[in-house]
Amino acid sequence: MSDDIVVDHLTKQYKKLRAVDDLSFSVRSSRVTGFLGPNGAGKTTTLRMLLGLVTPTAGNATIGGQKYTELPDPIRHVGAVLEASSAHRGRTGRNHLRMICRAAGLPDSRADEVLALVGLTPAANRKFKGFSLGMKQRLGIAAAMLGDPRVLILDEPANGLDPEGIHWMRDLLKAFAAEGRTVLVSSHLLGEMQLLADDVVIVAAGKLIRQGPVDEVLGSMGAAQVKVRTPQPAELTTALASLDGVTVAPQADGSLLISGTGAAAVGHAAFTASVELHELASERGDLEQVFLQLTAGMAGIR
Ligand SMILES: Nc1ncnc2c1ncn2[C@@H]1O[C@H](COP(=O)(O)OP(=O)(O)OP(=O)(O)O)[C@@H](O)[C@H]1O
Repeated sequence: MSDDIVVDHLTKQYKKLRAVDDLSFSVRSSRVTGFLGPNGAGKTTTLRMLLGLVTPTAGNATIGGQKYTELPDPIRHVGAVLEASSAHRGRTGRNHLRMICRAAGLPDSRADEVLALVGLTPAANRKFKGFSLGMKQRLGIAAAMLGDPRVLILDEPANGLDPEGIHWMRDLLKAFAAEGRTVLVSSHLLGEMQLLADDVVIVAAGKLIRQGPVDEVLGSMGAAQVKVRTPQPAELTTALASLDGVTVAPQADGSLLISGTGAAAVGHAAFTASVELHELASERGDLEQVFLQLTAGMAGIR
């Protein structure tokens, strides 16, 4: 069975505000998909509709072809963390997870397994009231993992994590996708998303702005660049001048940064012009710049 997420013409109208506006996108399994948008873009509302917590005004959202509310065993199919987890202040992390296990018909031993998975074993017997924000995030992820789900949906999971915690989460989510699972994660940390996500879905003001593999989205905006080192920069610049839409920017370190074409075309132009190359590398563009270009004027509170 497919574990793809499909959002199909989803709309949510709150009185005068259209929080989500005819939004369609899909999320594939075996990949980490970043769900990006400025504040108030409708990300949380979309995730809440996907999880059956908010009723759409129009459209559908399905996971593996079924609505969340129709899944026969949701905790084993989908794990979700919508906000830093809350638990009873006086309850330990382990007991919090064991209570969820019992409600879901899972063995108690699963609580310790997921505590280990999120690195909380040393804090298993500590009370929730003493948890830091980062520990709460880890506990939320642990709870989402209890049913060993095929699909993981996380809203801003990096909030409150320190750099080591962010690194840990990146590895965890990548490993999860590498096992063939589906990972949808919303974030406004664009640098982090560039490192983590295979695909991105960019929304603003409730509407889809762009979706696709990160490299394609960067490439389509001319954000990808080629870095070259050559002892003959003038000759290479002349050779590249004949190519449409290509710009060459000399860098302070003596290299050339070329936009508007790929490494193969630059290598070919150099070869044809008998220009010696000492370095030829594709440089990924900057997701933050592309995001700002794509959502220009659409940010802000509505
Ligand atoms: N229950 C509600 N009633 C009225 N308006 C709402 C409700 N829930 C959300 N909204 C509004 O819908 C819009 C989208 O909110 P949402 O939380 O989905 O955005 P977001 O992309 O998750 O933003 P952020 O990154 O700031 O969390 C906002 O303007 C918000 O104020």
